[in-house]
Amino acid sequence: MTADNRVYLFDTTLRDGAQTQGVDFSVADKTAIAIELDRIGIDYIEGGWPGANPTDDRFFAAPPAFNRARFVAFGMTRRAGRSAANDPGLNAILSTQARTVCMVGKTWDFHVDVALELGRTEYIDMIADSVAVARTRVDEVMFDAEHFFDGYKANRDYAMTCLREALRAGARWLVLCDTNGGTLPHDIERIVGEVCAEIPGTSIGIHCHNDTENAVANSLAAVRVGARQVQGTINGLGERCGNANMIALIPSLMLKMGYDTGIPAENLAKLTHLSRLLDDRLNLVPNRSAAYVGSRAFAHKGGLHVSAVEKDPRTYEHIDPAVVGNERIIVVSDQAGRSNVMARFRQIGLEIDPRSPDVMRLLEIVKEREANGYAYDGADASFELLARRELHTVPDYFVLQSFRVLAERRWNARGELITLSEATVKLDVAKHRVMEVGEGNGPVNALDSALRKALLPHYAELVDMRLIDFKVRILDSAGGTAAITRVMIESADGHGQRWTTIGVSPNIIDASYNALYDAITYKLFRDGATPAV
Ligand SMILES: CC(=O)SCCNC(=O)CCNC(=O)[C@H](O)C(C)(C)COP(=O)(O)OP(=O)(O)OC[C@H]1O[C@@H](n2cnc3c(N)ncnc32)[C@H](O)[C@@H]1OP(=O)(O)O
Ligand SMILES: CC(=O)C(=O)O
Repeated sequence: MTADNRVYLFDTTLRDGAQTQGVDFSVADKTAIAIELDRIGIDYIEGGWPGANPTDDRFFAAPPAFNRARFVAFGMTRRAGRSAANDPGLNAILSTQARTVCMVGKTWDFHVDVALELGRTEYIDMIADSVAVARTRVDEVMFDAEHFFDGYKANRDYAMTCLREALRAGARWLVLCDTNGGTLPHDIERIVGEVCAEIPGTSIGIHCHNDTENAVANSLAAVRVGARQVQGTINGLGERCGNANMIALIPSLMLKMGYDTGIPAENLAKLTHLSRLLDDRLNLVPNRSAAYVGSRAFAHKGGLHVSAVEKDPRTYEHIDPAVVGNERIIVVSDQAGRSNVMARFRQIGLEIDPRSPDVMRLLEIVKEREANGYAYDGADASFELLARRELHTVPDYFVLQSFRVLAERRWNARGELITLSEATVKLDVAKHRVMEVGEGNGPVNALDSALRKALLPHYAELVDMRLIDFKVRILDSAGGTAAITRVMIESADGHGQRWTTIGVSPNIIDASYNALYDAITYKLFRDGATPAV
């Protein structure tokens, strides 16, 4: 029995999350993620499947020390034709430092017939004696009832008998799995409700897959009718379409439904970091639209929205973004009104009278430029420079006289085909005309390198600046190679700052230069560099 308001969180990022196509955790990844999960206050951390692969074996051989989480080993019931005590697979999961074991077993008769090709009664015996042996070797056994919902619909008696036998053999938790992820919330609610009523007092868990985009909704529905353990993964990683996303589940359980998840309220503010940490580890671009933690989750773009948010953020925000460690963003674009511009000014730290004609003028310029291919909602640094230039508060740090960029493909002396890029820039800085040549693996890289060579002797601030992302988009596809090009450049520096700038032109090199120019100017302005023109 568990306290009625307490929902236990079971994270399976390191096991079911590792079953995501394209995801391949190292031992170091597993360790770093497990430590963060423990820090935030997750109850159970499933580390993987001991005996299944060398990474999991190494991770289980030296797991991190947890402050409060219980470490869980995953595995399946014994193989047919072996005793549980002598099954090598079962032994592998029972012989680690993990004192909790989560054991998967089939509860859909169709699977027993087709996937296992075993007699149904024989398989029920396998569940019972696997759980019973595990119970003598570890502190806590959970039974993951694979395909429980499909099994319950197909053969209710068989699915329920599997549960009862696991319980009788000593399972502390019965976790109902929507393994194929095809069940909808109303069916989850009905079936979990019926199970809870039929075996009252049993600790029931829920494990949902996201094949109909309902894994979170299904998990919440199960909790509503009595499930008290929820399994999920960070960012919804997992086999096929993924598992229930812990990052959405946790705040929904705590803030919307009032459950105690064991996570201290102040730790909710670590969720955004946790979500991005996983993406960083996996070299994935964070989902900007992710609920609660995405960079767009509290971005306000429409003029009507911003006007109201400025009066009270609750008008268009379901929670305060800071509660989950996220932040509000006010976007300026062709969907904006005066309120967007004023709000951005405030964020930038620009004092301006809202009735000033400069505000409407800037808005008109933004709308005009967006009609010509600019997109300021993704290029905050270029917007800030545009605004400051209109208000005459940003200096010119250098003046470009000309640039020339060459791209050459040729055979070198060793008979290899190579492509080289070379850029020459001529610019005025510190009352001198400077000319520099840069080489690069592409024309923009060469241009960037020539600009830095010319500017570094005058602006030491640029030493730690680097380009981290470069995106090109053709805006008028009907024009083919003659179309307008939009270039977005993301830059970073050694202080952990990141900023995005934009350039638009019919010529891709020209558009890139414009974005580079803004990137360099923004860095110098932010660092308070003294103009050396
Ligand atoms: C729903 C889930 O997500 S469960 C977790 C799934 N995750 C994984 O499978 C990842 C880790 N798995 C592995 O590394 C491997 O599959 C291993 C090491 C576990 C097993 O590998 P192999 O021995 O080569 O078997 P293989 O994966 O080909 O097939 C699974 C075997 O287990 C049997 N099996 C499947 N589920 C169960 C079960 N719950 N209990 C007992 N046997 C089972 C299958 O019938 C099959 O038996 P067969 O080889 O006699 O046909
Ligand atoms: C156990 C599990 O991962 C599933 O049934 O989906």
